[in-house]
Amino acid sequence: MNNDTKTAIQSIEWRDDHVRILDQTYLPGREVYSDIRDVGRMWEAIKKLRIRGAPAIGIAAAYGFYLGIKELSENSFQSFFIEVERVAEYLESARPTAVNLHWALHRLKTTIKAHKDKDISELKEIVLKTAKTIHDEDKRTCKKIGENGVNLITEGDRILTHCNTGSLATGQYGTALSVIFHAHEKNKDIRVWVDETRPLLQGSRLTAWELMNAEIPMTLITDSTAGSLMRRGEVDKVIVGSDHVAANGDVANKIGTYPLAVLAKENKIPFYVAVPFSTIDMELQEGDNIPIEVREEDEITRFNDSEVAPKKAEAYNPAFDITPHRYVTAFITEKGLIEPPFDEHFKTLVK
Ligand SMILES: CSC[C@H]1O[C@H](OP(=O)(O)O)[C@H](O)[C@@H]1O
Repeated sequence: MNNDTKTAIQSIEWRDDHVRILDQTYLPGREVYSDIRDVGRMWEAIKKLRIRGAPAIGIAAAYGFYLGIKELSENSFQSFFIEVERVAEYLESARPTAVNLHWALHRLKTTIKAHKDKDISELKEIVLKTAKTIHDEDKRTCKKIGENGVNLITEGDRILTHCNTGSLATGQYGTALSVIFHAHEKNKDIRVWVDETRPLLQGSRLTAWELMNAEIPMTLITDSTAGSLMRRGEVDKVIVGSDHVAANGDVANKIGTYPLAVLAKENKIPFYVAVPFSTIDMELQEGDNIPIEVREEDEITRFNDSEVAPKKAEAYNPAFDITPHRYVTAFITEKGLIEPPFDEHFKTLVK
């Protein structure tokens, strides 16, 4: 797929000495770019979903980690590494579910330890270089996910997707949306049902924006419409992303994914999860052990500064749910399609 403007959206990029993000809280109405020069601003950007989506969060955390250590003045490795751990812990506190944030920080700390004989200024440059590598790797991975998934798509497919898994959520192309971009590129005449994805509307605000930019036919629906479309035979495939996959194939993804998976199975519709292989956490045996982020109640009770519920109404706002692996038809990864039994097949693919 060529790197044309339709998929060349950069949600995040390193600019000389700082990070520039496309602040997704302003989309689709305004394209607002912010320059982030310190780890505190990056923590806030991740927490407030100015930059969001599991892979993009990992990339943002990697750059944020460099911003957090570049001014450290420790002159011994031991005291430097104590501060490094503190910066990593701070960034990890921004959002708990996306495994990419955690493995990116783990990779950077491991890299520092592997070069402990170097002087501190060299270590800092190695961290920046590694952050850029994580970013570039993600672009290649997401392109490959699209290439590996496109043959699942048949002429005229009506594909339902949830939340936003496009270039905005990754280094570029996306995961589930990468499959859709690639299928469109191959003129497969697809149409996309876009779940609005309450409460923060990543579907209506972000996925609709990306698909319309790419001139891919789409129809926006409320989350509660998906089931009846499936029952009426108007959905051919469901493709979603994921923030964390357990070693048995259980999937953590945006809240509302589990009911889609159950409805897909009930209506005999293939349900695919498109992820970088690094999202699969072989250290965590099953989905119920994945930490689920619970966000502020006012994301449900208010929207655009207006009340959509009575004052003081109690609300419960989990950002993710768990889909048991029995509802997943296959995973689409940069290593290829992975079918059940997932635990066994994951083990054969781990490096
Ligand atoms: C390509 S991963 C996208 C993944 O992240 C989203 O969560 P959030 O918008 O809260 O960062 C959602 O779970 C998507 O599937």
